[in-house]
Formats: sequence, C-alpha cells, structure tokens
Amino acid sequence: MCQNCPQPQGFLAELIDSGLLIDTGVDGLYGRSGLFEEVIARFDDLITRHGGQDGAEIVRFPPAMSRKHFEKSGYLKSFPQLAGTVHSFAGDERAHAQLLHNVADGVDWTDGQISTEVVLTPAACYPLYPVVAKRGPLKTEGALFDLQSYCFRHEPSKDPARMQLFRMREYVRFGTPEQVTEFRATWLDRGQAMMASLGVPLNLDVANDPFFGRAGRMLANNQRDQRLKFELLIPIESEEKPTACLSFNYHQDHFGTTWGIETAAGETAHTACVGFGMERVALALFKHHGYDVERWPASVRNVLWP
Ligand SMILES: Nc1ncnc2c1ncn2[C@@H]1O[C@H](COP(=O)(O)OP(=O)(O)OP(=O)(O)O)[C@@H](O)[C@H]1O
Ligand SMILES: [Zn+2]
Repeated sequence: MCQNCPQPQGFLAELIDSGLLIDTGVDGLYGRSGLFEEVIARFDDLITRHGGQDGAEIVRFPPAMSRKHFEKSGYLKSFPQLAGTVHSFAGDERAHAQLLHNVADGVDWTDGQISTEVVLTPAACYPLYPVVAKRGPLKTEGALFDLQSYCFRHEPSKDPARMQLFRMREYVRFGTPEQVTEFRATWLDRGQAMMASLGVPLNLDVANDPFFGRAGRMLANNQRDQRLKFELLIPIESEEKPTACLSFNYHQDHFGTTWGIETAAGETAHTACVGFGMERVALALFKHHGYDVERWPASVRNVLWP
C-alpha cells in the first residue's frame, strides 16, 4: 500500500473496510459488492411499486450518448466542468510508438487522441429527448418514460455520496404545463412517502443546479426563485449539509424548444423529471441502519423485501 498517499477516512473508509465499496484509487470511482447491489435492486423495485402503475414506457440506454445530441442539448453551456467525453487513438505506427514512449515516461500520452461520436451520459434523460422528438407530436395525454442509466459527472470527491459514475433512475413526463406540473406534484408527495417508509431522516428543499460561470449564477437564481428544482435531502456524509437523494425538476419548455417537441395541440411541450440517486439512497440506508442488513429495522426490511 502507498504509505504517502492519503488514505480514505470517515464514512468512505468504513464503506471500503466493510467491502460495500471497492477502492479503485480514483476518487468517486468505486466497485460495488453483491450486498450493495442487492440493496440497489430492492430500492429499484420499490420505485417501480410506487410509479409502475402509471404506465410509463420503459427505455434503457447504455451509459453513453451521441456526441451530436449532447452538443445540441445545451449541456456544455451549463455544465462544461462536469462533462465527460470519449476519445480514442487514431494515429499511425509512429504515433503509436510515441504513445507507448509517453506512457512509459509517465508523461501525457493523450494529445494524439481524437474525439469519438460518443460522450458519457450526464443524466439519464439526456439521450431520451431526441428520440421523443423524432416520434413527432405527443398524444393528447402526453408521454411518460421510465429510465435508468449510469451517469458520469467529473466531480471527483472524497465524499462517497459524490461519485463520478453513479446510477440515476428517472421518470420523465412530457406534455402541457398542467400535465407536467401535476406529475411533479404527485412525485413530490410520493417521493417523500416512499423515503419516509425507509426510516431515514429527510428534508425537502428548493435547490439549483451548479450552472457554470457568471451567466450560470443568474440561471441558478432564476431556478430557485421560480422553484423549478426541489431536492429530497438526507444526511449522509455530513449532518449540516445533507445530500440530495431525489430531485424533482421542472424544465418548463427548455427541452421542448431545444428539440422541437410539440404537444398534440401544436404547442411547445413542457417536461419534468423525478430523479432517484440509486447509490445515494443505498448509502443513506447503510449510514442510518448499519452495515448488517439482517439487523435493519423490521419495518424497513418489510418495505424493501416484501
Ligand atoms: N455525483 C453524484 N454521485 C451520486 N449521485 C448523484 C451525483 N450527482 C447527482 N446524483 C443523484 O442524481 C440525482 C439527479 O441528479 P441532479 O442533477 O438533480 O443532482 P444534483 O442537483 O446535481 O445533486 P448535487 O446538488 O448533490 O450535486 C440526484 O438527486 C442525486 O441523487
Ligand atoms: Zn450535482
């Protein structure tokens, strides 16, 4: 073991010692144990038990998306600091020899890399909008989707709840402003009831996204003032700064305009989503109920293992 490298501390160290998370040497990039995955699967099932009756269309994308779609989505305007792009080698044999030299010398070997047609998915719903746009105008009842994906965000941290690669389950609603705000109101109630049944302390608050730069601060203020984003917070790494485990976002016509998605009446569609941070919820359960799931409160076990 590296003697001079800082070793994980606090909750992260406990998670690694207990074997639930597996250290890779990169902050925010962890392997998961079978037990950790079992808890994720049980929570995934709980979400379906709360939302499955709404008739959402289930869609799963791999954890990468079209670079063209990503560019058009506007993500780089708001969050250039979080984006992860996929590059690849495309040189000749000389360039290959140079690359191997650079690797051996421990110097940057990536300058010859060229961008591929894929980038890493930043939020589970991003690959969906162009697909919905391509289908043409929505039906009168709008549309509802059930998504889950690994997502990448370049925000390396020692906080185990802030990962670089994590799973997000989402329900995404498309329709008129009334349809979409009703969906969000329903999930604000449901999400709180669902998490309360897991016996963890929670608190709902208005929030904003970490928009980049000076223009971003205005966007963030506007998002807060208009109450477009709510987060269900649970203390994980810190009591003072609880962690967003569920997010409820009303995008207004942002994605409808970006992608040209129309309602049945020919208006620009509004969208909203509820996002569940799968790893964050699992971490919250281990934090508040301990590492031995056999000893979790019976009420919580009954909810997860009905
Ligand atoms: N770095 C991360 N690691 C693990 N889960 C995350 C991370 N970022 C977001 N999530 C989860 O995905 C959900 C939806 O993402 P969203 O963009 O709304 O989060 P966020 O507002 O960026 O979170 P935060 O404010 O903590 O950065 C969040 O509610 C959270 O549970
Ligand atoms: Zn974030």
